[in-house]
Amino acid sequence: MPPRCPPASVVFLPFLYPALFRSLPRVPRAGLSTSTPASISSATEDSRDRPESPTTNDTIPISRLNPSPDDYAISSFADKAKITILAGGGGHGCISFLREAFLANGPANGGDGGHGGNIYIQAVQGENSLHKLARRRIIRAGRGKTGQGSNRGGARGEDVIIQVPIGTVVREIDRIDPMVEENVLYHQAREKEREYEKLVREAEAAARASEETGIGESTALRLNMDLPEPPEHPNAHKFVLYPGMSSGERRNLSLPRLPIRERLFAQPDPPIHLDLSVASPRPILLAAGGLGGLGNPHFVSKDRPRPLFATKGERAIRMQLELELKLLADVGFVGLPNAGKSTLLRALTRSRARVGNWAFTTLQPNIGTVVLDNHKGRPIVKPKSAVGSSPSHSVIHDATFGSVVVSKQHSQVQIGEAPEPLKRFTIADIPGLIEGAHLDRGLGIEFLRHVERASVLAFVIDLNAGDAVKAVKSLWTEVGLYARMREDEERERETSERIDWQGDGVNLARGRMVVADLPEPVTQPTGLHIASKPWFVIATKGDLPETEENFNNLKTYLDAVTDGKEPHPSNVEHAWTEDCVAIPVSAIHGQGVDRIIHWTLVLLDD
Ligand SMILES: Nc1nc2c(ncn2[C@@H]2O[C@H](COP(=O)(O)OP(=O)(O)OP(=O)(O)O)[C@@H](O)[C@H]2O)c(=O)[nH]1
Ligand SMILES: [Mg+2]
Repeated sequence: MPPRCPPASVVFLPFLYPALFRSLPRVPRAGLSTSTPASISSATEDSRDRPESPTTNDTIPISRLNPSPDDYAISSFADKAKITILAGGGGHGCISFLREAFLANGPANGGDGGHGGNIYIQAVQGENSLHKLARRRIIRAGRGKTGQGSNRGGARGEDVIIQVPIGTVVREIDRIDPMVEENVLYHQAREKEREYEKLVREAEAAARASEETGIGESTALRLNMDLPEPPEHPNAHKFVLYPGMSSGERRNLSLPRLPIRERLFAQPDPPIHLDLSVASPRPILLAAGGLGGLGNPHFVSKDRPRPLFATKGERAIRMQLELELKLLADVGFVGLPNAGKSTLLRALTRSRARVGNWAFTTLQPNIGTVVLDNHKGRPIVKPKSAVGSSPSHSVIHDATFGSVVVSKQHSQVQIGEAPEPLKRFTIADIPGLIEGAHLDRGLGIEFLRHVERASVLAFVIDLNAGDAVKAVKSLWTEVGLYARMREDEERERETSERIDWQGDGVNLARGRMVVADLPEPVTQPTGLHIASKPWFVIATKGDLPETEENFNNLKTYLDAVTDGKEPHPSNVEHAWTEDCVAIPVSAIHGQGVDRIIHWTLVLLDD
């Protein structure tokens, strides 16, 4: 582990140089409340008991880091979508015969129907939201075209690729597969046909017996007349009949067995559950289109030289899917409302997140990308192999902090290849959390899943809003409770997936419940899947006076957590406490942000 976050080389913080800041005027901004709602964590309640302090930024000129509340970019965002997908049905086969001069009854030449289009899904870079899909709701692939005369096959239906952001989880909720339904209907029709065949056999036997005993033809005829109407051919609904067929031809029509056909694309088994946490190199099949019908030449035989039928295209599958986006940021900001998360995101990235001096300014997650380059004093990450050392590590060259060894981390490096330099990492800024967020109070719970997948958690604490230690503890408590709740949910889902219905696909009442042979889910939720992540605290608004003591207390507490004298603030056992640091910053002045980048890179390496 590299050394703890080194001290800043820039002079800016009031508790480092109090005299510089003592003279700041304490003028609250008129018309804007600086207090937080009553429900906000007890940590913020403390601030109301304190003497009024200059929490507003009237003295600071409007800038990119202190923008007016109207200066922000709106981006449509949805992290959940329910969609119905319909694969394309197959086109029907064609009934046609060659017609030429001097050839009145030419051979059959109906083309096959085209196959229906498939529906695929692909996780791609550059997509950040599911709002387009949420609005679209129904997605259809193209239907195969019907075959034509002169053996011309129908065109294939168009495929559809649903592009989703990386981090999307896809779950199948419902599926209607016409092939399964048809299978059931076929077996029912076949049953009826067998019963009828039995009746016919009995009638014939009776007729033969009566002929032998000399009862006479009339009794046999009567027996025949007692027979019910013959049932329809079990596959009759799968055929298209020649419209010009006479009723006699229709009555004498004997339909053949359908040939067994290989599917080009195998329909994935239910239930589909995909976790698209990396960009998909190629689209993944969700719903396969129906097979196209066969033209009448397929049914030509010695007994049937001119088949007056072709087959219909297969009806296609219909599925209901639930998409859930868990943004895959490297760092997740967690903080109380109005702590300064969005300002910090603006300071670290080119984000234009909305900033305002009231709680819940941010209503949807913002993602910012920190670009590491040499031009703006940001550290650059070079593969260590380039400086003659282990190829699995890289080095940050940073004027302020010297060189720190950092591994190649997120860059997807093949074994044997030189590691790629880390060029950027992403940060998710989510709406503020309030006490009871895990019980769905406030807005936070909805969005905690976006930080659930972050590699590093950064707790943004407003040094001017009361006891920072209390704030860290209350935030971690919410996150810990949320983590346990999620583990519980996951366990329930796993249990329900273990149970399946096994039947013969014919008689639905004759199935039985089976429990799949999957590993038993973990018995007790621990919350460790979040609590084991590396984390640190960003103590912001350090430019405001009288924040020094608060920061010092926070630092002492975090040192105690690191040394094991204090438990992890979430009280989760075996949680990450290797090196809990607090970095003082003033986001509004853009001061201290390089230290955040530096420390993030160190933690990303863990
Ligand atoms: N003095 C000072 N004010 C700051 C600093 N950072 C943010 N602020 C102010 O604090 C207020 C809240 O900032 P935001 O960035 O909107 O806070 P937030 O945490 O994103 O708030 P929510 O989105 O509501 O959760 C704004 O008025 C900022 O100008 C800082 O470093 N120093
Ligand atoms: Mg915000």
